[in-house]
Amino acid sequence: MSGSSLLFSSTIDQLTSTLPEPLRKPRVGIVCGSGLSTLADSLRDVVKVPYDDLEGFGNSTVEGHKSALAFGLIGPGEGIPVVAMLGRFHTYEGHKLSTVVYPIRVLAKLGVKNLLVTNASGGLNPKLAVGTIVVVQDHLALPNLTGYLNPLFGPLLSPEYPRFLPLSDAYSVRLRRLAFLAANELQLPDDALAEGVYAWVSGPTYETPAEGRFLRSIGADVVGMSTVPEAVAAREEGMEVMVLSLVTNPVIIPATYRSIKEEVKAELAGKPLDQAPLETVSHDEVLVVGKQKAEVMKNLVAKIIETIPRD
Ligand SMILES: O=P(O)(O)O[C@@H]1C[C@H](O)[C@@H](CO)O1
Ligand code: HPA
Repeated sequence: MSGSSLLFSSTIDQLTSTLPEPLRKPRVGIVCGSGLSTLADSLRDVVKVPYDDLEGFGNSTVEGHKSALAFGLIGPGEGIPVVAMLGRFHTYEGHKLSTVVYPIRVLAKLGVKNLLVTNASGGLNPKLAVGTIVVVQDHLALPNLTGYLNPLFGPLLSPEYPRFLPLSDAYSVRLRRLAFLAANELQLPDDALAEGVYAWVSGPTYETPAEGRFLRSIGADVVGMSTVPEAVAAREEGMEVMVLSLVTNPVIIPATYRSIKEEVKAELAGKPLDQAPLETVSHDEVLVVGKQKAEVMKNLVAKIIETIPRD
């Protein structure tokens, strides 16, 4: 057995020996994005396992991310067994990509077939108001394309995996349909849910105006610092993936730059120009919007899970 297979089986053994019977085989996995750990509040009979107790897991160091797996049941009757990652790992924290996607591979080995990933993102498309939930239809992964940060670099973890994973169907049409049907059932307003392309950047810096303009010009609607590695690993593991991206702030892309040259000239001519400073984004702002939308996100995720057909 290879080192990684040994690690996986040790983590799986740890989990299966801790969990009561109905929770051992979760059917759906949820990844909670920044400020969205309350998504797991709709779970009952919850068993939480701190990442600290699990071999191979890192710890999330980002505010708004906890560090535990929450196993529980969702929905009426006997309920659907699910597992939520309360906190994820980002490469900008210093985690290796293999660590970032390790929990996803563990979820797959526990039997998870459907993965619902959530994140906080910056809006690039001006039509997307803060608070909109974007059902991701595709991604742009600059770190993958440029060669440094593809989670599938290296020897195949299993001979059954394809060496060249196609990603034209990365985001499940079936699950995306369920998201819009669930929104309809919950009577969410039409503009609560939109569709779009997520650009993955490594972070931790937020985008400069030029970077925001570039990402918009190449077709991205929202930008964030997570999700894509998880989605790619989940696809390699054969899971169906859906991503709900909560727009927490606009990415500021001014039509023109403030000209300091013109300002100085005007000042010297005795006619100072009144220029508003550029707005900036902060993680606090991201967390505030996550909190404001936590209830809607939670209800939406629960409704989607309840409507996923049993295989
Ligand atoms: O984990 P997610 O993608 O939800 O978190 C976003 C991206 C950065 O980690 C952070 C920036 O505010 O929020
Ligand atoms: N840029 C990148 N990632 C983000 C942003 C952003 O503006 N907001 C939340 N996550």
